[in-house]
Amino acid sequence: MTTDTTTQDTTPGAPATGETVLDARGVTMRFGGLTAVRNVDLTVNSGEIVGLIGPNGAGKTTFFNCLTGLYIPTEGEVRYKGTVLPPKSFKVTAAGVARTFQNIRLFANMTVLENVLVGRHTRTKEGFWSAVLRLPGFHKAEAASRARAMELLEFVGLADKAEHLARNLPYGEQRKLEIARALASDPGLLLLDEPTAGMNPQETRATEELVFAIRDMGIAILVIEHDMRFIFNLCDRVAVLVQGEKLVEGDSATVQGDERVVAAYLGEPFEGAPGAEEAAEVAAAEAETETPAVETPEAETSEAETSEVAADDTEAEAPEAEADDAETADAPAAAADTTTDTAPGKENDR
Ligand SMILES: Nc1ncnc2c1ncn2[C@@H]1O[C@H](COP(=O)(O)OP(=O)(O)OP(=O)(O)O)[C@@H](O)[C@H]1O
Repeated sequence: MTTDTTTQDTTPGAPATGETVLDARGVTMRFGGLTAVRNVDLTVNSGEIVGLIGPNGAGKTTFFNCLTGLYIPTEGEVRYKGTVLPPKSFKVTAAGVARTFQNIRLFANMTVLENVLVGRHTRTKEGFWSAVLRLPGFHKAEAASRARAMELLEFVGLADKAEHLARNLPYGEQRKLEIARALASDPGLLLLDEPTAGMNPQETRATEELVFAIRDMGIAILVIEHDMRFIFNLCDRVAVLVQGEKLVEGDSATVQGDERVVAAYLGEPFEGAPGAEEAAEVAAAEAETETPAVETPEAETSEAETSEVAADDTEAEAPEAEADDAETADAPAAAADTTTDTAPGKENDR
């Protein structure tokens, strides 16, 4: 079912893509009876920005959690630069994979600089006793860490707020700080979970620039985002998850042009939709139990109930239709319209 039309970015200025940095194979994650992610393969190569999109509840964050050791996948394997990642998040970070979270996770009562220094700990060799006894090695390492943290704050545009408490930063700057903290672990792969959520258009545009700059530093990027304009401007490749399965993968034009993607976003049925088989089985089983043979008063009652249920169903569908309208703005087709002016030259030509 998956259409894979993976392409290499040939835009001038983009670093050459090559080595496979992330190689996820057959990743499946079940929670009891719910399969949140089903048999997903995904690679990210050096020099690439790859997008992961899909409707709400499609399994994107669960997949991220499988990549970063927060969840141990029920099935499948995740490799970073050829080595299977350990099932512990701090070990995954130490291996070279850093991430940000959909819901910002900063130390609110620590300063901006201290937050970045925390992100640095996987790269400092000085041990516990060195820190407690304040040995000379500790001071040297601490000075180096602070210098690096300040460099990163400069990079994301927060150097002048180094001594502010994280909780006092506006929302958009907190997201930048999360990125600086993730970069402090010197990753080779950065996973961004909805980096522009809650941002205004200017902040979103600045984040786009920031992500390109991170890519240009030699860090491969995998990004989840609902803002389609952001995704299609930014990504060399986009994978679409629907009900836990990868439906399509390809460049922005391919994904925007795939009718199944639009249908999935709008909640419309389409041939071969993930979960369609199960839904058909459920519908058939329901139909079987719903066939009153004789018209008795009870049967009339159950008919009345049935029509009530049907009415309920119709009502239940109404808000969905409204939601569909609302979501249309985010849907790939709509995004295709908004990105038309930027698509030919792609804004990552730098
Ligand atoms: N820890 C968990 N236990 C049980 N079910 C879970 C758990 N985490 C996620 N799920 C379920 O897995 C499915 C996928 O959720 P997930 O958050 O990964 O989707 P998503 O694509 O990231 O959604 P969104 O775009 O809304 O953030 C959902 O049905 C969700 O309720």
